[in-house]
Amino acid sequence: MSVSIIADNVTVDFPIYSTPHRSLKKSLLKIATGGRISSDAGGAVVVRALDGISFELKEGDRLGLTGHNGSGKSTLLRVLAGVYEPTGGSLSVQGRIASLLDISIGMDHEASGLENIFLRGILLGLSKSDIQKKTEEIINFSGLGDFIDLPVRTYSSGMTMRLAFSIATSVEADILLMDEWLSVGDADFVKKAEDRLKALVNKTPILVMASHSPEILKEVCSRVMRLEKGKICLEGG
Ligand SMILES: Nc1ncnc2c1ncn2[C@@H]1O[C@H](COP(=O)(O)OP(=O)(O)OP(=O)(O)O)[C@@H](O)[C@H]1O
Repeated sequence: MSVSIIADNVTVDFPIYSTPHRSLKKSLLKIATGGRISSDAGGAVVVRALDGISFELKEGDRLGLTGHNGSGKSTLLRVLAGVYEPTGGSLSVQGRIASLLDISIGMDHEASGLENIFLRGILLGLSKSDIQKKTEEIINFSGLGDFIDLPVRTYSSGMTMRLAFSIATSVEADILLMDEWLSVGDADFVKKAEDRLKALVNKTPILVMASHSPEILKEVCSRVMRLEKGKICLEGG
């Protein structure tokens, strides 16, 4: 089966409970960023984070998402990752997804680095034998040495990110989702992480990446979509 994403009129509404709509309304006029705030039939406040998004991606496509804070980039990535269901429209995703969104979520800080490789591996959909095959390479890449047997709570934040990055980028997939180009660790690690990420991106058939950097979008993406208040406001190659 070929790898593809077809989004047809995808809409995502977040109902916000226990918010006084009346008092909100007055301040809304001043809002320059974020999704559109309205109310549903019952009068509850609703944020429309995505509003009728349609596009198609096939093998070889590298889509960059850009737009102001709150324009809907992360929501779109999360919909593609299956974290959110569209509340309107339809989405068809063919292919295995690797999500580099929130790479350290799910890390157990009481467990050792090694145990976390297994835990995260399982969460990323790998089998036990797949994880075993990758473990040594992940440990070597992370550069954590003997720390790999200590609990993650004893790591510095940079060490934790090294481990999370090494695990997340060890997964091969058909579709790669990224919220900003990942850059982690100290100067030495940043360089080798950059090379690893580029290699992963190059071998993955479809990339969808959000970024605020025009330089990165130009370098990495073949197509850029600008979002504004949850809608596509500009598209270009
Ligand atoms: N869980 C949520 N509950 C309610 N509203 C949400 C939720 N997540 C996002 N939103 C709203 O959806 C809109 C789009 O948010 P989103 O995080 O997708 O923007 P973004 O383009 O990724 O922004 P940024 O550049 O700041 O990361 C915003 O108005 C935000 O307030």
